[in-house]
Amino acid sequence: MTNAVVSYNGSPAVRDASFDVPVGDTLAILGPNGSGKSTLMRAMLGVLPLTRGQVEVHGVPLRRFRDWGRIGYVPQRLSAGGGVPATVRETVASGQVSRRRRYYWATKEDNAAVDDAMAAVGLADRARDSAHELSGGQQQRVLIARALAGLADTFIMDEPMSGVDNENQQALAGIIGRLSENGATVILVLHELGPLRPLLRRVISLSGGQIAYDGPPNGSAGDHHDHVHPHAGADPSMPAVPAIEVPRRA
Ligand SMILES: Nc1ncnc2c1ncn2[C@@H]1O[C@H](COP(=O)(O)OP(=O)(O)OP(=O)(O)O)[C@@H](O)[C@H]1O
Repeated sequence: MTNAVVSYNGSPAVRDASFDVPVGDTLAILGPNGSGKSTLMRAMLGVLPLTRGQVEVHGVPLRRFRDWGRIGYVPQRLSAGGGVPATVRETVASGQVSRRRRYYWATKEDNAAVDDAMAAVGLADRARDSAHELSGGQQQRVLIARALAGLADTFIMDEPMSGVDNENQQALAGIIGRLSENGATVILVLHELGPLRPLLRRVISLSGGQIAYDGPPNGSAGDHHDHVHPHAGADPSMPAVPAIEVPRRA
């Protein structure tokens, strides 16, 4: 992103933001309410137009980027989905739809990839449950699995810890840590670093729509409680060995 300005009704919410995210980086975009985090994230995803500046995704100008299967966007909750009840498995499998050729049934490999993705986030035993009845943290795990099933290598997560209980925070932090260890590019939008702090090599702090800090997490703001240790392996439902395979691309 280079010199990006994003405005609502002529008033800028992101001002002159420039940063690069190298492949394999794990970073947080941090800032208080209204500082422009969501606006920045939506501009990166091409949902909001830029008033000025440029966005490139994996080296391709946004408007020419087509490989959206690489990008796993993980919102805080599953959307209501028009009232169609979907199981965990169906939701995870939906991550493959854009990759599959139309009118073809899922192959054995497709089904195995869905199983692997559910196992990777510790939800294999919930395959037949309704995804909407899961807790917020579990829904995010479903959404991470959906992105994995679609062979995403880049994960953009919106406040993954907000409204998530302690146990699920640990599970989520463990999964995010594994994505990171396995070469994924991970961008987290956060209010505060909290339990994700040990996973981060870099923090971009926003203030009033401007990048106020871009560097290692040491000494940056928003760094309150560090009481969850994602590598402690405290969640017995999580497999002990890293089971997340992130596709590598040239
Ligand atoms: N749809 C909109 N129309 C007009 N102004 C908006 C809109 N969305 C956000 N804004 C304004 O843009 C600024 C940045 O908002 P943004 O939602 O990006 O901040 P944020 O850091 O993500 O905050 P939060 O943590 O509350 O989500 C704020 O002043 C906000 O009021």
